[in-house]
Amino acid sequence: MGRPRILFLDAYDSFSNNITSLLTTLLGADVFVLPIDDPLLGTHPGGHHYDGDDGGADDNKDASSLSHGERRARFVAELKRYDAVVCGPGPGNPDTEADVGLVRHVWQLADDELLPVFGVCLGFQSLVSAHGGQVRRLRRGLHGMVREIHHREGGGGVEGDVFAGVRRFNATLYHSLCGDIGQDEVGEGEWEAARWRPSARCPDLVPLAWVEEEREQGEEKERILMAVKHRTKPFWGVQYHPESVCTDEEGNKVILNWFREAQKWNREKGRVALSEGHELARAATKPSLLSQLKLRPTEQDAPRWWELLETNPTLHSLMVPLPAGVQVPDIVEAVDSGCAERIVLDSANAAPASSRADVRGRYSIIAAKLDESLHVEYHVGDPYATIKIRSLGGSSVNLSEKIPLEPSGGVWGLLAAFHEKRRVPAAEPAHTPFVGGFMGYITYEQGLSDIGICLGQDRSHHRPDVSLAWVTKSIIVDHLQQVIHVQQLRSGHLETTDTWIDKTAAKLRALQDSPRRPSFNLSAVPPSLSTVGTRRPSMSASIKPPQTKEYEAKVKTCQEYIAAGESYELCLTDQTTITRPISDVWTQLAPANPLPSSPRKLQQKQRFQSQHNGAFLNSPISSSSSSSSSSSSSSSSWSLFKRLRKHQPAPFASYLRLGPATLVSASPERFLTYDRAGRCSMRPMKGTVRKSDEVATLAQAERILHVPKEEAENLMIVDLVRHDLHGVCGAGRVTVPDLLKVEEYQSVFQMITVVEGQLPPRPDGHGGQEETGPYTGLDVLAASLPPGSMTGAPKKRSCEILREIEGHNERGLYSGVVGYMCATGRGDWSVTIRSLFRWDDEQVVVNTEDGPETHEVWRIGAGGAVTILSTPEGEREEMFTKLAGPLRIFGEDPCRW
Ligand SMILES: C=C(O[C@@H]1C=C(C(=O)O)C=C[C@H]1O)C(=O)O
Ligand SMILES: NC(=O)CC[C@H](N)C(=O)O
Repeated sequence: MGRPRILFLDAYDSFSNNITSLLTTLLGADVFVLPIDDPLLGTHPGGHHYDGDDGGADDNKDASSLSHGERRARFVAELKRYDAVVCGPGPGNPDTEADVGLVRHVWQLADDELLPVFGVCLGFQSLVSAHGGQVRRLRRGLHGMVREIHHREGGGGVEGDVFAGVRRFNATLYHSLCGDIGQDEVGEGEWEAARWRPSARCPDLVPLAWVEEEREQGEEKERILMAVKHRTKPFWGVQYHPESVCTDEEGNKVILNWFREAQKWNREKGRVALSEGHELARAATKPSLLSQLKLRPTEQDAPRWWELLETNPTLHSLMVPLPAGVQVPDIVEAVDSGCAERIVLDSANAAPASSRADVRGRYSIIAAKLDESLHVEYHVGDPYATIKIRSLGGSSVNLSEKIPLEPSGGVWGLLAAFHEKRRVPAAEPAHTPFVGGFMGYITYEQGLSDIGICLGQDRSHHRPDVSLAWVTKSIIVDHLQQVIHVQQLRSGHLETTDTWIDKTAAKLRALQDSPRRPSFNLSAVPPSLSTVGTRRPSMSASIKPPQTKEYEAKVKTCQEYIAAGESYELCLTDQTTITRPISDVWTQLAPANPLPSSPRKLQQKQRFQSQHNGAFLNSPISSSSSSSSSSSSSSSSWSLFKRLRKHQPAPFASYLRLGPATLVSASPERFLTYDRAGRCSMRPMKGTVRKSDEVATLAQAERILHVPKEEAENLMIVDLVRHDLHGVCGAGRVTVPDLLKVEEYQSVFQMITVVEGQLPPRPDGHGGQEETGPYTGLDVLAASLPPGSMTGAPKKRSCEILREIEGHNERGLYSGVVGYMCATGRGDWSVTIRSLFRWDDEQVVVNTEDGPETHEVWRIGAGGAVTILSTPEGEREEMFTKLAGPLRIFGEDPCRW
C-alpha cells in the first residue's frame, strides 16, 4: 500500500503549513494543498497563493468560463484522489462565502461522494454552521491563548470519539468566533450530562470537547465548543489549533485517532483513493526558485554583458589588525573612495563597554567601490528588473539593461539565477560570514506583492522595492578577534592588476598611527529642532509625529477587525516625518522625480503638500541651497548614522545610501539568517518594555513580559514564522529551540523566540554536505516577507487590513529587510525598524524668512502588535517608545511630549 494522500483546503491562514507538516510527519501521509478560492475552479480568480505555481494543470486556464455545475464536478473528481480532506483555519467568518470557498462544498457532498473530513478552527466552524449551528463572536477573542481541552477521557462509549484514550491536554486557541449549538440554553444543573449530547438545534453534531472560559468576576463561564463529530457522516472538527508549538504532544493522539477512524470508514465503504486522473492541488512545499528556472528554455545564444561579469569568482583577502579605538565609521571614512553609494552593516553594539545588551553582533560588513558593482533593482508591478553598473575597470560606463522577468519566479528567480552563476563553491574556505555577494534592502511593499497583495496602479513613484548591489570588494570587521579582513571576489577568467586590497590594507594600517578625533562627540549639541518649523529652517528640522488620538482610534479599529475574526493580531504602525534642509551633497545633485500626473497622484501630492505646508519640487536642486554641502557635515545622513549608533548601539545597525534611498538604522531584530548548509534561523521579536527606574533588570522585565498578553503576541508570530519556514523547508524540518526569551537591549527589553529550519538536501547528492540547492536562502527569504513580526497573523488578511487602517501609506524601507546574501550561500537579514529613511525624490519647498527653501523628508516608522487585549493608551505609548530611539538624534524625546 502506498502512502495515504490528504487534501488540505487552505483558507489563507498563516499556520497552514504547520498543519500540513504535522499531517505528513504524524500520519506518514502525502499532503496536497488547494486554496479555498482556487482559480482553476473559477471560484475566485486571482486569489492564488503562488504565481504560476499551478500544479501542472495547464489545460485548465479557462476555468472562469466553467458553469457552477462543472466546477463542482471538477472538485468532486479531485476529491476522489484523496483518502481524506482537512479544512484549514483562516481569517474571516465561515458564513462568508469568500472566506471558506470550497470548504462549503465539502459538507454538501452526496452520500456516494463522501470522504472523511477534519475541520480545524475556521474549518470546524464551517462544519458547525453547515449543520444547524450558529457562529457568533466570543465574549472576547482568544488568540495565542493556551487552554486545557475538556473531553471525556474514556470516550463515553461514543463511536468515533477521536478523544478516546487521550489524556487531558493543553492546546493553543486562535479564534474570535465560536460555534453555538445552543449550549447557553442549558441550565447549570443539566450541563454536566447535556454537554456531551447533540443539541436540539444541531441533532447531527456530537460534542466531543469543551473549554469553559472564566470571564469577568461574577459572570458565568463561557462555554466554548472545542470539537464535534457528525452523527452519521465521516466529519470531525476541532476549534483549537493542533499544530501550534504550544499545543501538547498528547493532542497528536486526536489526529492519529481521527485518521484511524477515517481509514476504517474508507475500508468499510470500500472507498479507495484513485491514483490517476487530474490533479488540481499542489505539493505542500514550494518548488525551489532554481528548479523553476531549470524548466525554462535555455538562455539566448549570445550572453548579455552582465552575464559575463563577476562569474566563477575566487576569493582574495588580506587580514590586518583592528587598531585599538578604531570604530566602524573611522574605517568607512578611511577607505571612502568618494562614491555616492555606501552600505555598512554595523554590529554597533559589539564593543563590550557599549551596553549591557545580551545580543551583540560579531562582525561589521562594509561594501567598498559600489560604483564598480552590478546593481539589481526592481519596482513592484514592473515586468522587468534592471541590472546596471556605473563603472568598469576604472572608467565610467553607466550600463543599464531591463531584464524581462519570468512569471514563475519573478524577481526572486532572477536573483537566484544571478547568484547561482556567481556562487563561490563550498571548497573555498570562508573565514568571514560574507566574502562578497548581494547587499541591500527590500521594501515592505515587495513583501506585500510576494504574498499576493496587489498594490494597485496608483503608486506615485518608481522607487526600487528591491535594491541589491553585487559587492565584490568588502571589508569585514571581526569585533571578537579584533581584526579586519579586506576581501575581493575576482572573476575566475580575468587577469587582474587590481591593487585595491593592498592599498586598502595600507590605509587601514595607517589608521593605527593617525591621531583620531572621536568619531562622534556625544556632548555636541544636535541640530536644533522645532516642532512647528517657525525657526530659521536652514538651521532646524520640523517634525510631524502621529497624532495621539488618531493613533488610539486606529488601535480600536484594529481591535474591531480582530473581534470580527478577521485577524488574530495586527502590527499597527505609523510614520513620523522630519523635514529639514537638504544635507547630503549627493542628494542635491540628484534629479527629483517629475510631478505626478494622474488625478489620484495629484491628490496624494496635495495631501502631502498641505501636511508639510510646502510645494513639491520637480527640478534638480541647486547646490547653492542653504545647508552644508559636505557629506561629513554635522547634519549629513552619515553623521545622523554616527549619532544614532552612539545613542542606540544595536546588533543590526546599518547605513545604506543606495540608489535613491538613504537608510539610517539601529535595528535590534534579526529577521533571517542561513548558512551554506541550508540551516535557517529566524528570531521574531514581540513584547517590548522600555527601560526605566522601575524596569531596570532582566528579572523585572521578565515579570512584565511573561504575562498571557505578551506571550500570546509572541506565540502567534512564532507559529506564523514556523509556517513560513515549513513552506520551504518541508514537513518536520522546523524546530523552536528558544521560546519566549527576554533579552536586554540599549533602551528596551524585548521578548524573542528562535525558530530554526533546515532546507532539503540536494536530491542528487551533488556538492557534498556543504551545499544546499536547489533550494537556497533566497527561497526562504522570498517565502517569508514581509516579516511576520511587522504584519500580524494571518499575514495576508492582516496586511490588507493594515493597509486600509494606515491609509494606504507605503511603509517603504520600514518593515522591510536589510542584509546580505553571500556568494557562498550564507545570508543574514534584519528587520528594518528603529530607523529612519528617506527617498531622494521626496522633497518639499518650505517658505522661510529668507524665501522658499528645499527640504528633504525623513521618515521614522514605529508601531506595535495590537491584540484583543491591547489598550489604546498602551499601544500609543509603545509606539512612542520605539519612535524615541531614532528621534532622539534630532534632539527630541517623544516620551516627554
Ligand atoms: C513595529 C515595531 O516593532 C516590532 C514590534 C514589536 C512588538 O510589538 O513588541 C517588537 C519588535 C518589532 O518586531 C517597531 O519597532 O516599529
Ligand atoms: N484560526 C481560525 O481559523 C479563526 C477562525 C475565525 N476567523 C475566528 O477568528 O474565529
